[in-house]
Amino acid sequence: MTKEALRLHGVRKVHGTGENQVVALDGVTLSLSAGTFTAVMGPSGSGKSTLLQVAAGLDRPTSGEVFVDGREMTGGETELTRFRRDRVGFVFQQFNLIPTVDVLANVLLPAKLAGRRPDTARAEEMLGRVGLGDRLRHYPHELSGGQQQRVAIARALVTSPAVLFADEPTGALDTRSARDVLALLQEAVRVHGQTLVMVTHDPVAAARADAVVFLADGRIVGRMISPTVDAVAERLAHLGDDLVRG
Ligand SMILES: Nc1ncnc2c1ncn2[C@@H]1O[C@H](COP(=O)(O)OP(=O)(O)OP(=O)(O)O)[C@@H](O)[C@H]1O
Repeated sequence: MTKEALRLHGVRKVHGTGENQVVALDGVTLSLSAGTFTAVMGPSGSGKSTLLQVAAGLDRPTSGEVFVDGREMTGGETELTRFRRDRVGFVFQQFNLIPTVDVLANVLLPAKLAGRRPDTARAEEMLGRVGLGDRLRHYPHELSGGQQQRVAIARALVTSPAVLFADEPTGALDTRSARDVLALLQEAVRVHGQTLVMVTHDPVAAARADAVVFLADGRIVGRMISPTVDAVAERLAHLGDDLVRG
């Protein structure tokens, strides 16, 4: 039996209060097996980023349950922070590296924040894996966007998270860097058994996943196994039709 890495059950997320309320997630139920690569797609404002933030414990659901690696994500802020540090990795579109410390220190940071002894050998190994073994002492501004994103991937993977979340990780990159970053993410899944959930607008990126989950108006409106670029683009183009048909 395959292990379940992520489960969302009836997750609702309402942003704002009163007249400004926006229902970003409207009852999302989802189960992902360990070692799989899932792409999340949908129109702008459909709730993709909110889904990732809530699943990763960066934000709390208004109602519903989130389980990572079989454990429910509950408790106060301290507990949630610990949960995130132990079980979840996150890669952002804008890399989010610390500009004032070097590459190696950036990758050592999660352990430091968690109060653990920094494992320099492991950090160096991860930076080697993303092809930056010779850039340990460089600062983020000395690297290209693609290289910075590779540091961010090394930082996210250094703690061996149960699930790696990536929110448009190639969105700020040129085509070639985007391809390199995608290849790395894919390798993390195929070679190292990582579970990956990635938001993307790009059918080419989504086609590298094992499955695509389509969101519209905060709901899952479709799922495609073994996606191809053409099939994903076609499905995206018709998402609006589904909504009209109900
Ligand atoms: N912090 C917030 N406060 C209020 N509303 C929010 C907040 N974050 C998101 N929303 C709203 O929730 C809905 C879903 O937003 P979300 O960012 O999850 O969509 P998305 O699919 O990731 O969009 P995009 O592709 O444009 O990034 C949108 O209507 C958005 O305006």
